[in-house]
Amino acid sequence: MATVLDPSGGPSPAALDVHDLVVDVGGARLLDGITFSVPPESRTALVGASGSGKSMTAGAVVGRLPLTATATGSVRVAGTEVLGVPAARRRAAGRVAAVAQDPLSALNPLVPIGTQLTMPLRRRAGLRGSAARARARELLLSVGLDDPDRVLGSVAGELSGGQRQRVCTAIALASEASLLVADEPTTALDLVTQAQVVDVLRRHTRSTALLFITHDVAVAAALCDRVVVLEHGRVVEQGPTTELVSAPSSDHLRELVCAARAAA
Ligand SMILES: Nc1ncnc2c1ncn2[C@@H]1O[C@H](COP(=O)(O)OP(=O)(O)OP(=O)(O)O)[C@@H](O)[C@H]1O
Repeated sequence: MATVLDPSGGPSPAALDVHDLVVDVGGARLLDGITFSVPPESRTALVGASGSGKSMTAGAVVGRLPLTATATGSVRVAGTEVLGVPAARRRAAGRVAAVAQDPLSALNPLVPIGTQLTMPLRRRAGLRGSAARARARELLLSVGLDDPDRVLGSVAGELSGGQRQRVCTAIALASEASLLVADEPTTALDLVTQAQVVDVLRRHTRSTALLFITHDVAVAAALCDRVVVLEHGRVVEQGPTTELVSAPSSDHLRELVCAARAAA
């Protein structure tokens, strides 16, 4: 991958640099020395069995660890240390956009989508009134929602699961963060809608780096340049997707690759 230069001419910091991250909750060690990075303008898949620590890692990155958690190590977003800083208190440089697994709980059920989508446009890009609405329409069209005016006037319960997932993606993109974290965003969707959401993520990420959490190694291989594999709260292997998928060394990745081959 080409080295990305920052305006001063030096190499840009990684979009995400997690170093020796340890998270304990109630005396149990849930993450134990997690170290990996997401290079600028790239996409990394985080895979692992259920309970291996993927969402906990994502929580540390986006600033949503459980209140009872203690965390040590380092999480740097575009060079800014953010470990322990809750999402709402982060400055622009350390902000991370997130697309959750369950869009219904991520969206306010009582507030029209238009209001939820124009809020980050107002806060981050300073857009108001007709300019914010025009950008909101543009974002909804870009994530494949071709009836943006209806969607803007709807509440979450009036949309399908796939439509809600795309709305969440549009809201995440509106925040113009340098890193997008998507935690199993396609799990609850049918195969056609899954493919559409993955396509939306592919088209909208690059300048925005992506950390993509998934159980689906075929999706990881289609979307991501690198893979990080977790087992019991530790990184057991990581590297370029093509290398890892063709010669997995961890049991979990080997099983996922076999399952994907059998389904192909
Ligand atoms: N709020 C919490 N308090 C205490 N333990 C938790 C909490 N959230 C998760 N855990 C534990 O942390 C471990 C890692 O959970 P995590 O949700 O990160 O797994 P995961 O890899 O994302 O799994 P899945 O694929 O099923 O979503 C699990 O043992 C889980 O029981």
